[in-house]
Amino acid sequence: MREIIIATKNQGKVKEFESLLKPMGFRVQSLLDYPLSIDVEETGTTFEENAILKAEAIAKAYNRVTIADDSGLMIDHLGGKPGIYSARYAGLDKNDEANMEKVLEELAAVEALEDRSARFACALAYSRPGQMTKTVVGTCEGFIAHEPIGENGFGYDPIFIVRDLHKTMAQLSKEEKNKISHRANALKKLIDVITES
Ligand SMILES: O=c1[nH]c(=O)c2ncn([C@@H]3O[C@H](COP(=O)(O)OP(=O)(O)OP(=O)(O)O)[C@@H](O)[C@H]3O)c2[nH]1
Ligand SMILES: [Mg+2]
Repeated sequence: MREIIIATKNQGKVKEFESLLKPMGFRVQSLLDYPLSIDVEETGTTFEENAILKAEAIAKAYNRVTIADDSGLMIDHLGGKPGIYSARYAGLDKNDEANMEKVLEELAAVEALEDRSARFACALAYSRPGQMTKTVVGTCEGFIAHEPIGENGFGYDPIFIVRDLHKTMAQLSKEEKNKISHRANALKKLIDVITES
């Protein structure tokens, strides 16, 4: 069975990667299985740069095939913010509730849904020890809701209305989110890259 480390400490991401990759025959581990693992600083200026930093550091440290995910929410009215700062938007403690509240406050004066357009982006970096790292990006288009709706998912899911479904990400089942999410779209591209190599 092919083993892969997902270079993340984000439980929400881990669950999604497990349900996407296990059916394809991968044995998935994450940094949550390595509690003492190194902390890779996200010093890049793009999702891709940060994904590469995380993937290469972990591939080297564990000498294992590694995928890293750097992702976030880009809101048009805010000039693309929170972007690469999505996890730490309202502070370094990475509080999902506080992050959503900050976004809703910043958009409080913007009534019309079409003026609240946004997209999720996910960059994945695939690193094998001693080989060139490969990257892909997936996106998912939508709008920022006026209040949180739904219980599923993580992060900003309760305030992200998926454009083509007219529901928030948090109203979707795990299976539904995994068909249309930025992460699922990026992973589809990555599987093509992996199977070509
Ligand atoms: O509602 C959401 N649904 C998603 O599907 C999603 N994907 C990403 N995000 C947000 O973007 C940050 C990533 O930042 P990020 O890539 O640095 O990850 P992180 O710091 O949480 O963990 P790590 O992978 O770096 O260990 C996350 O924390 C979330 O706030 C999402 N929000
Ligand atoms: Mg991070």
